[in-house]
Amino acid sequence: MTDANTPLRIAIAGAAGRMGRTLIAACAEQPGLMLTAAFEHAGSGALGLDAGVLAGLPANGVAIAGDDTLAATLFDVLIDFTGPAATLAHAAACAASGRALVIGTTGLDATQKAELTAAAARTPIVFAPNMSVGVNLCFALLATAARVLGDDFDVEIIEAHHRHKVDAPSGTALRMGEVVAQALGRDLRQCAVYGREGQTGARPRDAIGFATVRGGDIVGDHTVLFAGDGERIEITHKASSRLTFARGALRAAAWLKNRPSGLYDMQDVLGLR
Ligand SMILES: NC(=O)C1=CN([C@@H]2O[C@H](COP(=O)(O)OP(=O)(O)OC[C@H]3O[C@@H](n4cnc5c(N)ncnc54)[C@H](OP(=O)(O)O)[C@@H]3O)[C@@H](O)[C@H]2O)C=CC1
Ligand SMILES: O=C(O)C1=N[C@H](C(=O)O)C[C@H](O)C1
Repeated sequence: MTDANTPLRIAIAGAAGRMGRTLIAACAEQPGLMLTAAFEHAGSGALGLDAGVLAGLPANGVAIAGDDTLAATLFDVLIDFTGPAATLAHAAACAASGRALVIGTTGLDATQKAELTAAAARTPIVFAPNMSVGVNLCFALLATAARVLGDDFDVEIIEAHHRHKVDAPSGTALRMGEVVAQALGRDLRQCAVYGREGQTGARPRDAIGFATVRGGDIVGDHTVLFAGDGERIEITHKASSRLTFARGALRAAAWLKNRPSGLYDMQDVLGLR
């Protein structure tokens, strides 16, 4: 890692993607951070393009490289918004060289999450389904709401995202479900209901329901509905720009400087734990 006056060297994986391009732009506005590498998969049509130009900025001299060069490239923190398989490969490479990671990728299954936990024994990793301050505040609000409202209120989680999103429910919605389930002493694996159709029967009182909407360019909306007899409470977050996620990821990268190995999330970064 670097000393206080040396810029932190940032690498971005998934650089040509929606989040990758936003991260390149956000990095350019952040003092103390310097983009030194940008990766795509080895067959990507973006290889060789200038990262700044890709993000709609002036050229910055960082050419998009194949991730097969990642292990041999100089950087301090890799910020990864790709897909589960690519993220795990990148985490293994970073763990082997003790380099820190910020991971925003969602859709990892339990086995893949366990693999990430193993990598975090060798290097510091921030892994969070949502890097925005607002969503992370919502997690804290949800825990309080669930504790106060208890089992008398039915919990339903509704999320909406753009037409390109490949995983459902969103990682954020699932984390919201985990937070509520934990506060209510339930196991989300037992009580989650993912969509409903046909003769469903009455709603089990302990169910936590998920509903997914996909369409257009919706950046990311999440609502947790607590529905009781005679009143309803809704806690809603709406992201209107990916910059909110990108700025959070860069904040996490700076926070990782000189941290010991371990698996962290944005609650740690924001001091909300
Ligand atoms: N935690 C958070 O705050 C947020 C998390 N996300 C999550 O981030 C992930 C990415 O989202 P988004 O940017 O919209 O998706 P995109 O599909 O736009 O971007 C992913 C990029 O990663 C590339 N990629 C695939 N494999 C590799 C590889 N081996 N090495 C390097 N790059 C690779 C893809 O290339 P190609 O298209 O050619 O396959 C693509 O350019 C998703 O899991 C999403 O849910 C998104 C927003 C916020
Ligand atoms: O794919 C996205 O776009 C987003 N994914 C994250 C998730 O799955 O929770 C976070 C954000 O809502 C945008």
